Amino acid sequence: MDSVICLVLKIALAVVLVSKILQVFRIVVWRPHALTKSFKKQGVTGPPYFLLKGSLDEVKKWKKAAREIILDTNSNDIFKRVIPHYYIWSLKYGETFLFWHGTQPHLCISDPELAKQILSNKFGFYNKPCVNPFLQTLAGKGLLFMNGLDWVRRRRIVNPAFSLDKLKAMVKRMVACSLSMFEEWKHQAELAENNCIKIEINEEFQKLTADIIAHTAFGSSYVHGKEAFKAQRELQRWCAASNADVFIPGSQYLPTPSNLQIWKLDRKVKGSLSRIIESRLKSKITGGADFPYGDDLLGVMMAAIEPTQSNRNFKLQIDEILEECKTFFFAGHETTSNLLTWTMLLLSIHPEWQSKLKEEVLEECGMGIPDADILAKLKLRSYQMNMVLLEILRLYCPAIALVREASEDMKLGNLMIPKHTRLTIPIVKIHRSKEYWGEDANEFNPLRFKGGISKAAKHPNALMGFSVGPRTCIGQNFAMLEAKAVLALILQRFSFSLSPDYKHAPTDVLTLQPEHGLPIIIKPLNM
Ligand code: HEM
Repeated sequence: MDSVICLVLKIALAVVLVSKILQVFRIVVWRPHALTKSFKKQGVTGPPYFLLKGSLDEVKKWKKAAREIILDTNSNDIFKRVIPHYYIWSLKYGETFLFWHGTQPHLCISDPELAKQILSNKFGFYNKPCVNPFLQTLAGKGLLFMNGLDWVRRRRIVNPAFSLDKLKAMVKRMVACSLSMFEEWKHQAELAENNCIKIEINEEFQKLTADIIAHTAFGSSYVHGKEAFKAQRELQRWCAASNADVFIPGSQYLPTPSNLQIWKLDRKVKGSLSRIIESRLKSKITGGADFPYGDDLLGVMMAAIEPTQSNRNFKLQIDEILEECKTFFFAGHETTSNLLTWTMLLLSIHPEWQSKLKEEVLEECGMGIPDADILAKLKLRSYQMNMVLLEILRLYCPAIALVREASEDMKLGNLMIPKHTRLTIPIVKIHRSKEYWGEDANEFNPLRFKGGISKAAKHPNALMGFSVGPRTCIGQNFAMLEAKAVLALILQRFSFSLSPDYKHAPTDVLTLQPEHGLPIIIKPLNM
């Protein structure tokens, strides 16, 4: 009897083993071969697939070479430097090409109409792909990476935090954080020899936007929020490095020096966030308030711990809230900081636009503190500040590319897309396509937006800085209000110009950043 059981077990084990080997063979050898053939028949080619590594060696080689290039300060033609592999492959294989991130097939789609069809699909046919665990540790298992009903539920819970009245209240916090930083700049300039100071503005904006998100997300508990975010920023360095390589499943559990650091920092982030949530739970306001845990971002999410009759299905667990906090910091602080950084660069290179915006701000609010209503006004299409920010979002978009995965075999335009193929939409490329933006696509020309976003290019959705469709950025109004508040306060108080030692080197570090920082000379206006 025993020997029969033993035989059955051996056979079962052999079956499992063989099926695993076949699965690996299918992913590593057969699928790349079959997909390459299927796309070739449809007229789509691309760089060759190399076992396990796919096209990653080429990507690394070209990225390394591109990093040596310092661009002319006046050039906005950054595509070749930021994602050189897309540039080289599109020259060689055409607009649509197939490449391999390890064993993962990616189809590059640069046509805004096809991109819109992918991003606007409401039936879950193009999902957010699974990200590697390092990126998930960093960005949290929140809204950004979810799909299906989980995403619907989460988005409904979080939406009220970005309603107009909540945003209005947040503007006060944004202004307070900014003023304390600008007072410090002014103080330093007063002490300096010719009342000018050189500031590494990218670092300053990163501090400022982290401060703002800590205040707006956590209200009075912002000190602990800042602690959590500081650890999360450190985590980003480690996770970005791990994300650039081929991911070997299971490697995240090995006690390598880098994993040990990641685990330690993640514990720190979670510890600080848990302490904030616990203290909020204790300080709950009883008596039927809509947001018994406060009306900041955290409070709105915590209200969903105890759903009311009408929102029974939208209950959140504490650990889900914690992950969502990580997501908001990741998605919301560096993106806005980069938008502000690149704005300072272009307003320094184009002093005529700096003067126009200064005039506009002084006309609308004088030296007074800009409030939400004034800032909302600056959003109107004819307002120059709005046009400038949209033009920066086009030329120096913090988000470099968007990725989706076909959950079924799909027809897209003339192409048949096999299930599990990833579709990569290179925003950097689409935003400077002469076909859609005209011959001056690489020039800084805010006036192209004077008729509104949909009329600025030949395709109404050619501007994809906040994405399009149902998964468009939930924080876009927050980000634009923040950028306008910070910019208005700077223009009221300072004039600025580019430091001669600036090296123009935009680079892809999950978001678009100046590789060597952005040194800016700041001078208070009344000096
Ligand atoms: C200039 C600043 C910003 C830019 C350029 C930006 C860009 C984007 C883009 C392109 C997406 C779509 C990503 C994708 O589909 O793969 C996105 C999604 C998202 N953004 Fe932003 N973002 C900015 C600011 C913010 C802020 C301030 C917050 C929060 C406070 C935020 C929170 C999010 C979240 C949670 C998502 C996921 C939404 C969903 O999938 O439902 N973002 N953002």
